[in-house]
Amino acid sequence: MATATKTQQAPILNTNEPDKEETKTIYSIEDFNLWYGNDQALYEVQMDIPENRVTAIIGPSGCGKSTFIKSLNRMVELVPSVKMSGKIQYKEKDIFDPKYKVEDLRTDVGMVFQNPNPFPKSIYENVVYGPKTHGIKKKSILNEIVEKSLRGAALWDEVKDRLNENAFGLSGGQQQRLCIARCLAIEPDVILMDEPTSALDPISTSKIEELVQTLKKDYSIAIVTHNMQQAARISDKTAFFLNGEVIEYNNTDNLFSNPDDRRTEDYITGRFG
Ligand SMILES: Nc1ncnc2c1ncn2[C@@H]1O[C@H](COP(=O)(O)OP(=O)(O)OP(=O)(O)O)[C@@H](O)[C@H]1O
Repeated sequence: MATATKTQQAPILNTNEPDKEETKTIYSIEDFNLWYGNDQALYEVQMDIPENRVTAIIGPSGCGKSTFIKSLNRMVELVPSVKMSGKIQYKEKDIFDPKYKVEDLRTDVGMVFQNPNPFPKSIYENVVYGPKTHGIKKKSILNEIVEKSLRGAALWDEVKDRLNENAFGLSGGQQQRLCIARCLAIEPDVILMDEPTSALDPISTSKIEELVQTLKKDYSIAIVTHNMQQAARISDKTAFFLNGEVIEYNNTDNLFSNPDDRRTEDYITGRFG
């Protein structure tokens, strides 16, 4: 007699070492609400983001992940109808304080987007774009920045002999690492990543995942991802968003192995989303 077998979900494994050290908080978010016109997209968000760690933001489509991450460097305000209330502190500075210039915030906090978006310029010019905007002109310094940033983004060896070629000649995965290099060139402390691998093949994805693990030694990283295995593989903390609320925020291994909230459990076991 045939025995019925239950379809089993692959277990989500977190291979990160448990966080034993005390970490500093780089972002502190309190009672943060955001509206697009009259539609509220974020509700009473309360979260501390740790320094030199990877924090994943997960949740179903439309739950406010991108809105949240774009609030952290005030990019969300490019939408004219946006209104906000509550507090976001970056290194104990109020990011909405008029004395803290948005340009300075965005120098401290770089961003990498879903689709690789290099400028239609050479690889070299892509990397030096930010530093040049900040007034750095000396060729020897720019050369150093290019090498350091491309090495930091694990791209140097692949492109060092064709720095003057157009960035559009690179593969999608290389273009995304170039965008990371462009971000590193402005020497941020934080890197925000909005689904950085969703347009990439599995090999390019795993390169970016490895890179994220390396980068956290020097940077604090917040990453939006639809891919729960990815969140489990690369993050130290995970926040689960649903309908604009943070339902659960915990160490990644706890959140995936022993969620506190039924809705988190339903989401990570694939019952919805
Ligand atoms: N520019 C905008 N104008 C008006 N409403 C917006 C705008 N951007 C997002 N929204 C709304 O805010 C809510 C949250 O959207 P957001 O893009 O932050 O979600 P998300 O979790 O990142 O979704 P996805 O996973 O599909 O990218 C949604 O209801 C969305 O329709």
